[in-house]
Amino acid sequence: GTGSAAAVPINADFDIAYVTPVTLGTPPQTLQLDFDSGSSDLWVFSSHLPTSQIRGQQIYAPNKSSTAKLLDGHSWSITYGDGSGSRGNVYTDNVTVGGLTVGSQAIECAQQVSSSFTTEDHIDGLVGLGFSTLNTVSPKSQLTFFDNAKSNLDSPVFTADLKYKQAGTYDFGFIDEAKYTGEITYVPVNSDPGYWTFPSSGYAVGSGNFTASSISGIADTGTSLVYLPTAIVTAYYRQVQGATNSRSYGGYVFPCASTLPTFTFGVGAARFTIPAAYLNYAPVTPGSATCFGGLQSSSGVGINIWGDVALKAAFVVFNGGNPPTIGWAAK
Ligand SMILES: CSC[C@H](NC(=O)[C@H](Cc1ccccc1)NC(=O)N1CCOCC1)C(=O)N[C@@H](CC1CCCCC1)[C@@H](O)C(=O)OC(C)C
Repeated sequence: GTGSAAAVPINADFDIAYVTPVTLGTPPQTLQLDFDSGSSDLWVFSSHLPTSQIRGQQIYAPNKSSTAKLLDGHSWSITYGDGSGSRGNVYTDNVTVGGLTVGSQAIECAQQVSSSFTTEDHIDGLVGLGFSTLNTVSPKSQLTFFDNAKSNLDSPVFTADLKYKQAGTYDFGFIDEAKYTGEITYVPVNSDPGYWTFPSSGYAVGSGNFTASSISGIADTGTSLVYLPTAIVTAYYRQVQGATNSRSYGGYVFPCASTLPTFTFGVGAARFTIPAAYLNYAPVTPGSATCFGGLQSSSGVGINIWGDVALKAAFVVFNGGNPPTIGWAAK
């Protein structure tokens, strides 16, 4: 089987996250979920949440689904890189994404969410697409939607075609040749940390020389920006008039009118260039003349992350075969 679903930016002014419609249970309940290759729990806003923690999100009510089954005695609790988090209990039910159905998928129902989830009314939950070793359900950890679907997929892959300020797609089980140009460059994935960890072969700032350097980082659809080693990031902002590393804004900022260089990264022999517009991420506050960069230092994060700002500059194949690999192509 295969599946194909839209990845829609949740904010009209800047790409902070993308959500995808997912139907749960019988009769179908449709929620808008954030597909996150940086985590491995499928959790949803649910009827088990105090109403004070729900502010416009769609909820999944297992007691309204004839196919829902409580996973007795199981619970989950997750904290993300940005400090947000949620916890709750677990049901299994049918889950469908873009025509692809998984029966008895673990659906982690939130009983508590952190304030940043309550205030983000466009996200009704997450679909973790990381490796199932990261799943937080206890006492028996559960498989991701992708791992459950894999045996029924034409090919054990999913692809991300994220776009700048417009809807893209997540495909499951096939590689759509119409979505990319040239060849796909595949590199090995180290899944031991539970993420899609892969080696990048180096970088260039604007039209400058390419610096060959092996950078280990993760492909993370659930992270808005790109986080790289300080040496690379300072080399980039040295080319930006008026750029400073702002403690108050928590990263590199610059005058919104500044001309930004592009940023090119290598995957094997291939080169991918992030347009300047993607790197001029957003005003620090609505209407401000100070803008926040789409490339930031990973020193505070502890891991290099190729988030949406990089992913939307390419077509990316997450190959869940044995061994796993990741493929990057121009588009
Ligand atoms: C440096 S890692 C931080 C990363 N979070 C982010 O990238 C959040 C995502 C977000 C979207 C919508 C609303 C609110 C927040 N954005 C963020 O921190 N931003 C601040 C800088 O400007 C861009 C927006 C993160 O925690 N990613 C999570 C998934 C994410 C999905 C949205 C809800 C919050 C959790 C996950 O990918 C993860 O933890 O990755 C690990 C490996 C770092």
